[in-house]
Amino acid sequence: MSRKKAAKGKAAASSPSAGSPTGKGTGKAARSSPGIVQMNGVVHPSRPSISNSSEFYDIAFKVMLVGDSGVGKTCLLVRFKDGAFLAGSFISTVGIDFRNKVLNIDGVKVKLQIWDTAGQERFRSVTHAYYRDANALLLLYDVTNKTSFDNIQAWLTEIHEYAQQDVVLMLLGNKADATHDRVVKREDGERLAKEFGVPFMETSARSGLNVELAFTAVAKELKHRSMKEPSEKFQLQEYVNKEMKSTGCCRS
Ligand SMILES: Nc1nc2c(ncn2[C@@H]2O[C@H](COP(=O)(O)OP(=O)(O)OP(=O)(O)O)[C@@H](O)[C@H]2O)c(=O)[nH]1
Ligand SMILES: [Mg+2]
Repeated sequence: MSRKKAAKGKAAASSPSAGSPTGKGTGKAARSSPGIVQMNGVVHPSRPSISNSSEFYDIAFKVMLVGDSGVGKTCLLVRFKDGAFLAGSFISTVGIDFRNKVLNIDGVKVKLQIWDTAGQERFRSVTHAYYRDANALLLLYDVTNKTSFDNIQAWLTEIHEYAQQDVVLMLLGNKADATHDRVVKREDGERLAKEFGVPFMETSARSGLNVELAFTAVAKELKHRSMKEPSEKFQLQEYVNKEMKSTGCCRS
């Protein structure tokens, strides 16, 4: 397997086709993508990556964070990428942005290009155009905000309309640390996820609970699919349950 170098920051941004509505976004995501993700997760061999980064990767995928404004998408990404929590006043994302991270999944370097979308309604048309290139979607609600939970069904409808049919999807109930403000029980999240047949877990960008696990689980699923390893059928929810139990850390 040839090993590619991970493009870094905004220069690596892959956008929907030129002239798409997303070109009107922040302008951060409108460039083409040398050596980056193909829809099946295979890196295009004929286009060398341009990078200052020393991180190499074997396969790359696009992951998109979606959900209502304020559920913690940006904080989740910052926690995963930098291991820090963005405390202080809430700065709502404008348009769409991305960060890259390379994970070692069973000896394979898997690069995730993670798109952080704006949850605000007025940016919806901007984000719609990005769905079709996404290999995985992390759909978040906020356990302290019932409306964000009630809106999950509408988000799923949107996802079915705009995303690839085989997109890897996971539901995350974020802010699990906020015990006193919690209004959505873990069981409610589990029930909804079961109803729609999507894997589920609770996370906390503040404490770091399950953040690494959420992205690793998605990366594992994508890697298994792209490497066509039917003999070792990977079950995302089973993996998540097992990992949560083995660390004993993650039930609130
Ligand atoms: N207690 C707690 N607060 C969180 C957590 N994650 C995010 N927050 C807070 O929730 C607010 C919104 O977080 P963001 O990550 O900016 O929300 P967002 O989903 O990116 O919002 P948009 O960009 O508008 O779509 C901020 O004030 C964060 O500090 C968490 O896990 N626990
Ligand atoms: Mg944001």
